[in-house]
Order: sequence, then structure tokens, then C-alpha cells
Amino acid sequence: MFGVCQRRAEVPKAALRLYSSHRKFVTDVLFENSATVECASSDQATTSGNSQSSSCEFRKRIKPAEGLSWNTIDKWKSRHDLWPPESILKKEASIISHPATNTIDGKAIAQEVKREIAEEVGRMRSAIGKVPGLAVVLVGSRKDSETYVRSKQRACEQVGFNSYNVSLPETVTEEEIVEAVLRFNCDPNVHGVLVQLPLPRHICEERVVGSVSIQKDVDGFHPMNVGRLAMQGRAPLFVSCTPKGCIELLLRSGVQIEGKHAVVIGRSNVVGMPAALLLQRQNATVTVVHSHTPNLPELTRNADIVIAAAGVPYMVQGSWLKPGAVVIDVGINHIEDPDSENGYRVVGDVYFAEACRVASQITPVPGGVGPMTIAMLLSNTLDSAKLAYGFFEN
Ligand SMILES: Nc1nc2c(c(=O)[nH]1)N[C@@H](CN(C=O)c1ccc(C(=O)N[C@@H](CCC(=O)O)C(=O)O)cc1)CN2
Repeated sequence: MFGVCQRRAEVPKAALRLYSSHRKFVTDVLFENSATVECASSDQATTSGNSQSSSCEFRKRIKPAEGLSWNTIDKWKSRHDLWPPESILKKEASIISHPATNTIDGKAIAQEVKREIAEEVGRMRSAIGKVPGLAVVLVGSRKDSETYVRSKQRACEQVGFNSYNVSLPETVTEEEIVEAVLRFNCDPNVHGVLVQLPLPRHICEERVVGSVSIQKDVDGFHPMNVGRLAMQGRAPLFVSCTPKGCIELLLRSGVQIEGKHAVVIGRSNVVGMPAALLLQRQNATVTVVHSHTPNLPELTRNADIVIAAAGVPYMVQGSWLKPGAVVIDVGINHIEDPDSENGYRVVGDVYFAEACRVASQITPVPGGVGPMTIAMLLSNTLDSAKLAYGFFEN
């Protein structure tokens, strides 16, 4: 049985006029959502009066932070008060003039986690002649998804897992994706099953995610696992990898969470909401802020720990932080950069160059939370295999 299917709401294919100094971001989001974006010339501007050129050159794509749907990003678009000044988007402004010594090195910590997993896999192989298996279903040919799936395959090889991959065309039906998932659900050599997100628009993500066996839901996206995470006295079998990675980064960096005030920016199902629940489980007092929250900088200034998962490039500036706060940046936004090979560079939701002067510890983008997402996926898959084989070390 599958739950009621709620399809992603789509931005209507309407002509939209956007007026703001940051309309590049806004228009790009809508462009991705297949809305027809009409760029207004300055003499047409009626709202902010901040309008720039009428050309559509700026229609470059800015992708949302990982785990965030276009819909979620869309909700932030009207918060003109939260967009960083245009100058911040310029490359020179993002280069820090001193080495940031307070960086939490997500790449190094992910390597450490993978080393530990590889050792456990070695012991499992010696003891029972079995290793964990991870199955990934990829739909369509999004370049970023293909890259992440390749990274998952590579990570499996590094730690000694078996990996199983199915690639389905963009035009596949929901039924065919579910069939692929069900086959892996039944395969005893597979301990983790995931469908790479996002899915094409015609596919109901809720139904596909709900078809993954709860015992193999190493992404932790199944409503049963999410529900258990939200309940006192219940434990999910798996917690989604990005928020789990945030907590692991804090713990492995010696950050005390218990008794601290944490602010989570964003309330998405896959990052903001589970991150807030995990912080509460670590006995932090948690405030969740979102696109409808007034006085956002005032609230973040009260936080000992800030987790930024809004999908708005450079939103969190130095002045938003309490001196000594710990900052975890979940944002993975691609912004245009003519100097780079592919025309884009990856930036977070935090304006690192400023924030690193105020924070006591801070994650960079890239090289912060991102690598931990895959490390936590391996960790969940190992846990699943241990459960399946009843393999527990003393
Ligand atoms: N089924 C899932 N789909 C998606 C998930 C997920 O956890 N499960 N998360 C993201 C994509 N993702 C893994 O799948 C992922 C994203 C980013 C990184 C990463 O290491 N990022 C680098 C920067 C990458 C870049 O240059 O673009 C970093 O932050 O250093 C790893 C995994 C959405 N889909």
C-alpha cells in the first residue's frame, strides 16, 4: 500500500515580471520551474525601484541547496530583506584575506568515518564472509545527480561494499521506478536502497520514496523513519544522511550541543526538519526559522549553533551571528562565475568570508557537510547490513 500521492506544486507557466537587485536569483529559480520569465526594463519597474538592465543575460541557472525542492526555494524569493548585497555575489568579496583556522574540515572527517567503516567491513568479511550492499536507482540524466551517484559508487568501492546501480530514462513511469525499488527490496545482498533525488516532475516522489523498504531506507526518507525520529521514546531505523552528517560534524569537532540554543534556517523534510529533531535529541533548545519568519537575523544572533539550510546563496552574513557561534552550512548553490571552467562556482548559504571572523567554528562549502552526506549513507548501510546479518561486535 502506498500513501496518498501529493504531486509537487508547479509554478504556473505564466509571464512573471520581477523587480529587484537580486532578481537574477529569483528569475533563475522560476526559469528552472518552467515559468516563462519576462524581464522588465527599468522604466517598467513598479515595486522595489531597484531594477537593473532589461536584458535576460542574467538568466543563468542557480541550483538549490541539496535536498531542497524548487518549491522550497521559491518560498524564500519574496524575502528581499534577506538577500545579501549584490557586492557579496562578486568573487573578490568571497575571498578571505586570511587563512580561516576555525574551519571544520568535512572532507577530512568524512575520510575518518570511511576509514572506520572500511575496518568494520573487513571484520565482517572475515567473520561471516559477507559485506554490505547499496543499491542506487538513478532516473534521468541530470549532471549533478550523475556525479553524486558516481561518488556513491566510488565510496562503496573505497570501503569494500558491493554496489548495485540502475539507470532509468527520464521518460520512465512511476510504476517502473517502483518495480526497480521492489526488486532491490527483495534482494538479500542489498542492505540499502535509495532513489537519487530530485525525480522528474511527472513522478510522485512521495510514492517512490514510500516504496523503499523501511529496513533498507538508508536515506532515512521513509515517512515511518521520519515519524519515529519526531517521536519521544521511538527510534528511527535510519536518519537522513545530511542532517546526520551535521550532527556528526558537531560531535567530532568537540562542540557541546546539550543545553545550547540552536537555530535551524529552513524546514525542509530532508534537512531542516530532521536537523532540528536531531538537535533536540541531543538536548539542544531549537528554534526553526523559515521564509515567513520575521526578524531572522535577530533570531540567529541569539544562537550558539546555526544550521543554515535555506538554499539562498550567502544569506547568512557576519552580522547575523553571535560571536563564538558554531555555523554549519548545508547550502550547495551554484552561482555564475565566468572564470571557472564550467561557468559556475559552488557557494553555501553562509557568507563565509565574513562569518568565519565571527564564528568559533564553521563549515566551508564545498568541503563541509557535502562529503559527510555520503559518509553517513555508508554508515547507515553498514548498520543495515549488521542488522540483517545479526553481526554485532563487542
Ligand atoms: N536520494 C538522495 N538524493 C539526494 C541526496 C540524498 O541524500 N539522497 N542529497 C543530495 C545530493 N547528494 C547526495 O545524494 C550530495 C550532494 C552534495 C555532495 C557533496 O559532497 N558536495 C560537495 C560539492 C559538490 C559540488 O561541487 O557540486 C561539497 O559540499 O563539498 C554529496 C552528496 C540531493 N539528492
